[in-house]
Amino acid sequence: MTEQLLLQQIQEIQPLDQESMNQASAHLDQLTKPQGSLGKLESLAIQLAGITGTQAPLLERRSVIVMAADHGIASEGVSAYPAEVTPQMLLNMLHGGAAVNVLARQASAHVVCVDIGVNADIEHPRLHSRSIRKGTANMAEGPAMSRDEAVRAIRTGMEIAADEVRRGTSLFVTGELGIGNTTASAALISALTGLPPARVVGRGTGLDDAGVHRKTEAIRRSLERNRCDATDPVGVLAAVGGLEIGGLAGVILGAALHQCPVMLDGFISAAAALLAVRLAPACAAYMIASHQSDEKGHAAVLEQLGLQPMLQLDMRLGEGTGGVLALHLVDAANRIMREMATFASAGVAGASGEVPQ
Ligand SMILES: O=C(O)c1ccc[n+]([C@@H]2O[C@H](COP(=O)([O-])O)[C@@H](O)[C@H]2O)c1
Ligand SMILES: Cc1cc2nc[nH]c2cc1C
Repeated sequence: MTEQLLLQQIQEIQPLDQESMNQASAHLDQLTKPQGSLGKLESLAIQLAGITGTQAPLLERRSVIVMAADHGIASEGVSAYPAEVTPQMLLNMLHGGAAVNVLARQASAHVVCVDIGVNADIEHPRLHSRSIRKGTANMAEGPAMSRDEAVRAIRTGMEIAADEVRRGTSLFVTGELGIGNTTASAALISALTGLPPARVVGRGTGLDDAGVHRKTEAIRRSLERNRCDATDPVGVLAAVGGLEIGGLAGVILGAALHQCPVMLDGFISAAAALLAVRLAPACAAYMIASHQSDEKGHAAVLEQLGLQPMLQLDMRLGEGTGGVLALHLVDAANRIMREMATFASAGVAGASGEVPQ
């Protein structure tokens, strides 16, 4: 698929079903509670109805797509951990031992691991081997990847989403793994929004102050070296992005094309979401922000996306952990829609003092 075809395809993302949203809203107002008192659970229930065209959709198969890739910029000392951790953690995840596996089991979610650009040869029967290249190049010295590779990363994510929909997935969670990817995410966000690097640079896996300074300088050099055009999101991804960021943007676009909600995890997922929105603004309506990561800059990106996080747990792990945790809130919203009594059925007086018939 060429870049032009891809861009055409994603313009077909549909707006939400307003009629279903009105119905969900009216139903919520009949339930035995003061109007609006369930707060964000109510807006979530309304959004889910608008996305799926169904009141309280079942959303039985939920998949967290973990895109894993390496980053050339890691050689600049921008992470608290060595690059070898990416393949090692990917194997851990394939064996079910990572935090996301534990939280996914608790939330009955399915973990899909994708090698979209890890700098190692990993074989495992459950691994989706879709490597585009073995990690990006060092973006401080030139573009992270070619334009063609950037398009292929996005397309790979869209294909994985389509495959998962065929397997019955009706809700997606974004997850990722990649030493150095908070640097690439910060650079991409800075290039797309014009926010200065210092506003979006954080400690990642746990850098000290000197490390944060090194990281900020590496981003400044990368942006200077690549001279990105904010109106060309694919160009920005190629220049200062990451393969997993492109892949996740593809998952988000694919989910929206198939009218599935997509639960965003932390900072890297937000960078991917920003990229997806710049490519096809209609996909924003399908996004749910699970949590606000402790990574500095996440709040600023969520604001740019117009999203309010459901949770704030001081988490900064990635993998899809925050996204999977917030699935319990999706289940809660759906149970409210299905199981709560109405003022009429329970014989409870409304604000007017009357019990509705
Ligand atoms: O999701 C987040 O908000 C988040 C914040 C900080 C770190 N991470 C994870 O940590 C890795 C990137 O951190 P770093 O310091 O190597 O750039 C990568 O594997 C991410 O999944 C994730
Ligand atoms: C151990 C470890 C686990 C991770 N999971 C996601 N990013 C990670 C980074 C590190 C270092």
